[in-house]
Amino acid sequence: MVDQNAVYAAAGDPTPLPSLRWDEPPEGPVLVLLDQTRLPGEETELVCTDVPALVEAVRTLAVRGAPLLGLAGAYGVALAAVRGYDVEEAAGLLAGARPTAVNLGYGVRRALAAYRKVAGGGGGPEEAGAAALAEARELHRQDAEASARMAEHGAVLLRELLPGGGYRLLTHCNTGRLVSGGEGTALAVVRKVHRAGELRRLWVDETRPLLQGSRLTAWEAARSGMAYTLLSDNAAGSLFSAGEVDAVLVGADRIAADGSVANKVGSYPLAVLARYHHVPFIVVAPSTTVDPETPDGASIEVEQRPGHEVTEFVPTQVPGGAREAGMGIPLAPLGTQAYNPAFDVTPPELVTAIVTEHGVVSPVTGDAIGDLCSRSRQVTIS
Ligand SMILES: CSC[C@H]1O[C@H](OP(=O)(O)O)[C@H](O)[C@@H]1O
Repeated sequence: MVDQNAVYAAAGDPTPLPSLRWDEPPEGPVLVLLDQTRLPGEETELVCTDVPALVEAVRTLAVRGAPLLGLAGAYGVALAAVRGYDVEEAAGLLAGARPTAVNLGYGVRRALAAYRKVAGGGGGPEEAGAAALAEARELHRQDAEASARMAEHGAVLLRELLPGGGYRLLTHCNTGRLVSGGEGTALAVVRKVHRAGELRRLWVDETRPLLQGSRLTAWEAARSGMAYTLLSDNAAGSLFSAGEVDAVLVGADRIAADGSVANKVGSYPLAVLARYHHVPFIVVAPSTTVDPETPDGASIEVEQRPGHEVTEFVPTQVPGGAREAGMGIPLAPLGTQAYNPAFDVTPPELVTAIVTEHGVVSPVTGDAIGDLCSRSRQVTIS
């Protein structure tokens, strides 16, 4: 059996199927998603012809990751507009599909503002739809550019914090090409230092319950030819105590005005471990993830997901993941109640640095966050 990842690594890690792309077949415009619930076993594309299908894909994490959710939101508004659906209704459905990642609502607002500007100015539906699509494409370009800049800023930060290279980096969840129009956020930094020969080991948290680490980050790391090792989330502590972690790099779904960081559940315990063991805890996220309207961590709505994602294991061959209870292999007695927050919140005092496309800020100096917020590209609808 061919090890496809080894083939890609040998070819210099070409970009796999895009996480998301707009297509215009004869039967009408569609949004094509790489179905992330089917990875790593199957590279299957999901074709969305309408917004309800896209909303379902967001809810089941077939498309996921804060920056990519922003693109999905923007392209979703464009899809509704060019296909003649109710754009305002579509925008509401998309923005409400998942509550924590601020990028989703941001992407929707960007495309909706472009649509309304043309429609409100007397432009016809076709022209307004084209404006929404152009804005989605511009956001896509900006996200790819932001990813490249974050990779650069993050690599410089690591060289300042840890002179000499040979980094042993730990990451949580998935923050690579699968969440971005470019190379991602935290994993884009890892790829950058890997290509510079400075990565000694990438420790990959499996990230229960949906296993974004083992299924997605390990898949990306293998294709990139990185030296990586998978670990169960509860094994991270023993790595720190053995002195095997030089820095932690994670993404974010929402950064509040005080520097609190909402990210995949399990990030906060890593921040506590990092602080206790004097290891840098670095958050990498585009400025579209910074939300000046959210004052602090307590104000961030943390998505609570269905308990069956904890009590059952769903093989990746199940399209759309574990849509409902009973689809998986029981991991607990029938009827077991489960607590399943999708995210947790790390307070600013545990965050060493936040890397965005604009540079690096340290949340402990509030003015730096203030500066970051002021530069955050939030869009308000008039
Ligand atoms: C850099 S955005 C990736 C971010 O999104 C993930 O959440 P989910 O897989 O539920 O979309 C996780 O929080 C990652 O850090």
